[in-house]
Amino acid sequence: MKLPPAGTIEIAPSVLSSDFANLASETRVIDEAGSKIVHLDIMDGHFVPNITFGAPIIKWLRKYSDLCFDAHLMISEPDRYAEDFKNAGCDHITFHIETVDDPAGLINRIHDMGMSAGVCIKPKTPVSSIEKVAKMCEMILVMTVEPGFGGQSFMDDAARKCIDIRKMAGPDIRIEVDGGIDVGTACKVASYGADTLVAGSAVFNRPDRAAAMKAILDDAAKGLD
Ligand SMILES: O=C(CO)[C@@H](O)[C@H](O)COP(=O)(O)O
Ligand SMILES: [Co+2]
Repeated sequence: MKLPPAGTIEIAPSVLSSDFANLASETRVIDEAGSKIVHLDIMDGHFVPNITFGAPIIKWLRKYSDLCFDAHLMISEPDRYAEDFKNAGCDHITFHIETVDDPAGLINRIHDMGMSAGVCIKPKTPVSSIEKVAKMCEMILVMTVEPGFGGQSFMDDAARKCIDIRKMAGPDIRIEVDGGIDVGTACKVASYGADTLVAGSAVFNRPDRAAAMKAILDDAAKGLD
């Protein structure tokens, strides 16, 4: 499934905190609970100090799920691997602005392969770093923790960058936030202009994933009041 167009608040559960031995059923649970997106955290042990999974696992998962596959590439050479993630069935690829010399070129390649594209900034990376390419993207990802691990504490200063990004990008581009999103922080990020909420531990570390997802979305709605 393609990335939903901007204009709605969506939750994008990250399977990083799920049972990797049962990825298909973990993904089915969030699908049945109403999610349109599953967030896939790809880590290479080089750009970030952790290793997760790559294209072969995603290719298998694709056989079991029609959700929008939102690949968050935390890898040093996204250009080298983008086609592998396309062939594995990803719908959307986000790469880190810190990892590329020619972000516009990579966004064009991702589009040419038929996917939507996103750039991501780490907490200490300024908004100005994505100024030239923001409007080329379908979604901009703002890290609200240092990338590499689930379960970290939300950084409000990093989240507030969404305010400037929303002004820069306009209403038609999704702004995704990632790290420490739960009840209490979802309302904040929604008030800053984010509309796509990645949640890993807040969903998968709870026994009732559907209830956890609903609570986060209800909290986000409060941020729009
Ligand atoms: O990209 C990352 C971590 O680098 C994430 O997508 C995490 O999975 C978010 O985990 P929580 O903070 O929601 O537990
Ligand atoms: Co992520």
